[in-house]
Amino acid sequence: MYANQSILIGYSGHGFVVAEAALEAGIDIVGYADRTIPENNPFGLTYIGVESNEGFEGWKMDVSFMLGIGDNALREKIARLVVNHNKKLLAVISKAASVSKTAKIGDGTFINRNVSVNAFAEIGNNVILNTGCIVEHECVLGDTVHIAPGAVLAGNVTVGERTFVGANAVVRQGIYIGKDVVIGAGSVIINDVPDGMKIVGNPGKYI
Ligand SMILES: CC(=O)SCCNC(=O)CCNC(=O)[C@H](O)C(C)(C)COP(=O)(O)OP(=O)(O)OC[C@H]1O[C@@H](n2cnc3c(N)ncnc32)[C@H](O)[C@@H]1OP(=O)(O)O
Repeated sequence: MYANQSILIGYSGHGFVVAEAALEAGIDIVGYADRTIPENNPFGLTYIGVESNEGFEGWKMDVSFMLGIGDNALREKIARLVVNHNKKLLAVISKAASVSKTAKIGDGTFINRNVSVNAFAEIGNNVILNTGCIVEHECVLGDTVHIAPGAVLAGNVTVGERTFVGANAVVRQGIYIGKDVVIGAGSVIINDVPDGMKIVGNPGKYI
C-alpha cells in the first residue's frame, strides 16, 4: 500500500496551488518532478527529476503522484504516464472545499478552496475544480475537465472529457456539453454544446 506520501508532477502556477492544498490536507510531498527546476520554490520541495526521462527515480519509490498541471492535454498525457507505471494518482481535495459524501471523485482530481460539489455528482479522473466553482447535484464530468474559478454548473449538467469551462461561466441545468469544448469566461450556456466547439458570451455563441 502507498503511504501518505506523494510526488507532485508540475511545480509552477497551478502546481503551487495544488502543493499548498496538499500540504494543508496533511499530504507528505516527498518531492516534485518537472522539466525545469523553478527559481521560485515556495514550499521548499525536493527536486526528484523529469518524469518522462529514462530512469526517473520517482517510479522506484513507494509513493502516489499528484498532478500540478493546468493544461488539459498535458495533464492527460502525464496522468497516462503515471498509470502506465502502475502508480496511483492521488485526488487532492482542499480542506476548504465542500464535497457531498454522495459525490464520486476520480483519481488525480484536484478540488480547490471554496468549491461546492453537491449530491450524487460524478467527477472523473484528473479533473480540476478550481477556486469557488459550483458543481450541482447529479452533474457528470468526464476525465481531465477543468472548471475554472467561480463557474457554476447547475443540476444534471454533463461535461465531456478535456472540456474547459471558463471563469464565472454559468451552465443551465440539464445541459449536455461535449468533449474538447472551450467555454469563455463569463459565458452563459443555455443550449447543448457539441464536441470540439468554442463558445462565448451571454447567451453563448460559437466562435
Ligand atoms: C486559475 C486560472 O487562472 S484558471 C483560467 C481561467 N481563465 C479563463 O477562464 C479564461 C477563459 N478564456 C477565454 O474566455 C478566452 O477569451 C477564449 C478561450 C474563450 C477565447 O480565446 P481566443 O480563442 O484567443 O479568442 P479571442 O480572444 O481571439 O476572441 C475571439 C472573439 O471572441 C470574443 N471573446 C473572447 N472571449 C470572450 C468571452 N469570454 N466572452 C465574450 N466574448 C469573448 C472576443 O471579443 C473576440 O470577438 P471579436 O471577434 O468580435 O473581436
